[in-house]
Amino acid sequence: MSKKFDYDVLYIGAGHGTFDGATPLAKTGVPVGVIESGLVGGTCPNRGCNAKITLDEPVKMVREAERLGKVLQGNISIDWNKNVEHKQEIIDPLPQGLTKRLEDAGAEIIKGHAKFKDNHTVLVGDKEITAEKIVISTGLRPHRLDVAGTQLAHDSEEFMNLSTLPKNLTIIGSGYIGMEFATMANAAGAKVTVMLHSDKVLRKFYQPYVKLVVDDLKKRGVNFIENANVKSFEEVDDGYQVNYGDNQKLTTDWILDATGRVPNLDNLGLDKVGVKYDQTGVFVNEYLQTNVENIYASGDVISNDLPKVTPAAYFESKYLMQLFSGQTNKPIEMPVIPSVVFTSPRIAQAGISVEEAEEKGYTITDSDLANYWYYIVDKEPIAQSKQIHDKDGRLVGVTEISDQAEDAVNSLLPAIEFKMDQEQISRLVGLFPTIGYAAWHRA
Ligand SMILES: Cc1cc2nc3c(=O)[nH]c(=O)nc-3n(C[C@H](O)[C@H](O)[C@H](O)COP(=O)(O)OP(=O)(O)OC[C@H]3O[C@@H](n4cnc5c(N)ncnc54)[C@H](O)[C@@H]3O)c2cc1C
Ligand SMILES: NC(=O)c1ccc[n+]([C@@H]2O[C@H](COP(=O)([O-])OP(=O)(O)OC[C@H]3O[C@@H](n4cnc5c(N)ncnc54)[C@H](O)[C@@H]3O)[C@@H](O)[C@H]2O)c1
Repeated sequence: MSKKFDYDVLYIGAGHGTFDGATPLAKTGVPVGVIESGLVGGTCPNRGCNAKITLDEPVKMVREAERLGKVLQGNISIDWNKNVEHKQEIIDPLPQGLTKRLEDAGAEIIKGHAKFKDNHTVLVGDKEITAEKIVISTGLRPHRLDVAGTQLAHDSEEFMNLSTLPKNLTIIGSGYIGMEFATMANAAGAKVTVMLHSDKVLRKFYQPYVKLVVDDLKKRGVNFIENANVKSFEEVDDGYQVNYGDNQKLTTDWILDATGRVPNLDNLGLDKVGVKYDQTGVFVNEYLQTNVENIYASGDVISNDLPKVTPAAYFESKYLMQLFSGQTNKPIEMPVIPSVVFTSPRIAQAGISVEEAEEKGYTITDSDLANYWYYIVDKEPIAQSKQIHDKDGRLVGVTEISDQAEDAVNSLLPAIEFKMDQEQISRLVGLFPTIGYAAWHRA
């Protein structure tokens, strides 16, 4: 143990950017401290992935029941209140479980808001905590529109805690959260309007597939307003009014501001210690080290082009554990980070995008999966994929739209990450009949 400091490594934030690495690091006997101002586990378990996917599960089931209507008898619908209760039952134990894992490993958790005093000292209230190395892992928080009445809108966490689903819901933004939540609310019976900043939905995904999702939601009654230019929100007799465009108005019961997420760097004292950052996050080098030698960053708070998703935060915190415990002295080598939007159907992608493949002249193989074995079983009407191969026949990218796109892409990841050739791929014999096998069969 270093005698000069309270801890060898002090993490600020207890999300995936911290605990996946801090836990095994503490297990090796290294003195580790973790400061957390909210719930241990951070965004993903408490108000992100786990909470969202629990609410989405019945949506997936309703869609499947709709397709197998001839087989499954009776009307299936979502009881929103029960859905939220079920979600809460699932996520409530998570912070305690994660706290136990960290503490059992030997880490100490300090509750409160952290602020740098100097590059080795962090203040939590009046308490001074010192460490040899400090990791900034403070994640993101919802961006709020800078318009009059912005306080009348809500964020994704508030939506997921609604015990009664609003009859009429307006969502500002058509990124991940806008589209996933529009899908859930529509399936549970709300009248949903999505207001777009421009004319593009899910700009990071393959646009012809995005159009299929949007067209399907339109058929299901979701209203999309392009180039909305939201100007203000106000309270009116029968709810809330969104003022937009050229003196246009829309009355609604509830407004979800889903216009992105911004780094949690307020009141952290970064200027005091000279750590460089901007509105996109903290700047780091290839060792996840900031410009101040003993201060590192991990997870969503880093300024980079990676998708802001849990697996990236997980990988970074694991890397820092290896670096701090001497298991590596090499720069971080990020693997292929896949992404998926949990609409219904989903769009999932990994590796080279279709656009990049077109530019580089790679081979793009198109499959209409709606008529493909296994997708026929549950009658998926919207199911397509594009697999991308380089000139040596190696799989370098995949994009899929289907209700099981996330599992199809997951099963192809090893081929993309390890640049397998056709001979190696041909030796991978999957379980049959499964969605993964169906994906491999085309690889
Ligand atoms: C609605 C929603 C759905 C999502 N769905 C998915 C999904 O399906 N799949 C996926 O991979 N990703 C998803 N994500 C993204 C995922 O949640 C994040 O990528 C992940 O949580 C990042 O982990 P992190 O540790 O970097 O940050 P966080 O989990 O945000 O943790 C940061 C922690 O730092 C704490 N903190 C901040 N400032 C301070 C301070 N000064 N002092 C002390 N503590 C502080 C915060 O309280 C927080 O607990 C979703 C996000 C949202 C919002
Ligand atoms: N499935 C997943 O992995 C998943 C799910 C949810 C969230 N997340 C993470 O959370 C982050 C935040 O999600 P998000 O959906 O809030 O962000 P996003 O960046 O995906 O989308 C923000 C949307 O808001 C729009 N917008 C911005 N300013 C606007 C304005 N003034 N008026 C109208 N629209 C405006 C943008 O055009 C965009 O459509 C994502 O980047 C993602 O990393 C991931």
